[in-house]
Amino acid sequence: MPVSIDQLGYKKLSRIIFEWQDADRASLLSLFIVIEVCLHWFWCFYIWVRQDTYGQYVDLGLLYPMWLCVTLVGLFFWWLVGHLARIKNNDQLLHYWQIVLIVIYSLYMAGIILIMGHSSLVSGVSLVGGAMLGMMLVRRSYIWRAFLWQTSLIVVVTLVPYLGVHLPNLRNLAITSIPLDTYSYITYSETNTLENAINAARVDNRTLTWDTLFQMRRASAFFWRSTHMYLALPKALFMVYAFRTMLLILDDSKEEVLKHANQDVLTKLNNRRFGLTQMQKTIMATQPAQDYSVILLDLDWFKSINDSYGHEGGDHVLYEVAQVLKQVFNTKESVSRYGGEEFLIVLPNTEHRMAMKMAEQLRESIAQHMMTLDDGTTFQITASLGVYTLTYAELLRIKQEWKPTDANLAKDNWTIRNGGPFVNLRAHASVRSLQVNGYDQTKLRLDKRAALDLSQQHQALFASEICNGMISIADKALYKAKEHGRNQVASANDLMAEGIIPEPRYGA
Ligand SMILES: Nc1nc2c(ncn2[C@@H]2O[C@H](COP(=O)(O)OP(=O)(O)OP(=O)(O)O)[C@@H](O)[C@H]2O)c(=O)[nH]1
Repeated sequence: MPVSIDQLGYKKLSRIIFEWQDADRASLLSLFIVIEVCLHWFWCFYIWVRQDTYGQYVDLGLLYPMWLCVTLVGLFFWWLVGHLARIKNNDQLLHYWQIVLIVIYSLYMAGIILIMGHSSLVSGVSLVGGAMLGMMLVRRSYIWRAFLWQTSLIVVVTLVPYLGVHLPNLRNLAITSIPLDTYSYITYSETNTLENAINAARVDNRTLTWDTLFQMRRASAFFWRSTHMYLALPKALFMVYAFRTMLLILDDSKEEVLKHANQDVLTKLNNRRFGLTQMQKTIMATQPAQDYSVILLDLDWFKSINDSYGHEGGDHVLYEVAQVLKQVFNTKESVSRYGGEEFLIVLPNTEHRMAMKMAEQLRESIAQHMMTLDDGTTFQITASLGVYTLTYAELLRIKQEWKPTDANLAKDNWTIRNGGPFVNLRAHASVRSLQVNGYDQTKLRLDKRAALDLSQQHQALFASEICNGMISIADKALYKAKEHGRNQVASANDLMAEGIIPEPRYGA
């Protein structure tokens, strides 16, 4: 399981780690623990070397057994690194060793926190960092339980001195009892030194200054704080790295989910839902003097393509047509697969003449495109298209005259992003009353929020209605194109002007 430095980018590293077997991941966790234990070992070593200076802050009598324990634990986890990697596919054995790893590490950390003197920094970082690391690398249910047990153990270890139980710690912290005294950072040795200093001052008839006392206290506090800082640093760094990795992975998967939710699997174009949503958004953003066009395209005699070349051949044709559509329009948002062999192209800010030209160009491109199947068979197909353009003036008129119909209110599911069923209910009631009574707010006791939701709902309902209406008109034109022999473009606007297809009615 080698990980080189150039694999430390979050994507590569996380992919590598998650592709590993469970045994290798548990082995990596063991390696992390070895690194942490080594840090504790070197700390003991450093204090031993500099005992002349630090001996006054540390209970050396306790340092040696602790050092021995740290060494044994380090050796155990070092052995475990190799052992876990060797277990490989033996799941039962792996679960057993995972539990051993977690239990020993939890007890070890609780012991270190106890002996180092219940520092909130070490215990906090250790708990959270250990849990985060563990959850990435071994069975999460084990880690969660271990986290709860370790938390309880640390709380017990922290509280028992207040109950009069003296637990060993390197700092020999002063025992206190709540609520009168607070837990003291001044060690016993410091307290003794203080007592001696006070007695000496009494004998010499001198005044003991506060400065002397503070200097003594500061020296000790600084030493212990920096100790905790260095011991907690590797885990703190890991925590930030892991958090960043998780967020980036989350961003990636969100993007992936959205892509799949919006994309048609076969053609890789936008799917119908996304196409309609985009159309609704863009139509509501139409600016004065901008016309809005839609093209509905349906492949001709597609059933016979399926009959001749099989369903797979038909699928291939749909994919190739999608490529032609992409080449002609070159914009991701405007083209979607509307149905089986039907495609929707939305053209905001496009006047009718231009839309007809684009539709004609598309028809030609499809007709000229040579379809090639996997077995080398080649053939050509054609498409029929219906084009409809809604002018801004028309859109404005419809908007002004539009009223939500009861049928539409019932059809709409009234999804309110942040509101619950109660808000929904009020919104419903108010829309109905809006039609009948106008904005009778006192009668309906609408609060501000419901009123806001209501107007958003109105907009969504209007957008949905106008889009469906436009597509339906384009579909009528498409039907006429089919009727007149296929492989042609029909203008819904022209057909309406000639009275061949009826004028649409919105919200009627
Ligand atoms: N291969 C394949 N066929 C599909 C897919 N979706 C729909 N179809 C087929 O498309 C055919 C559509 O046929 P029809 O609606 O009768 O129309 P057509 O044969 O294209 O004839 P016209 O539209 O009148 O020119 C049906 O046979 C469907 O089974 C798909 O995703 N893949």
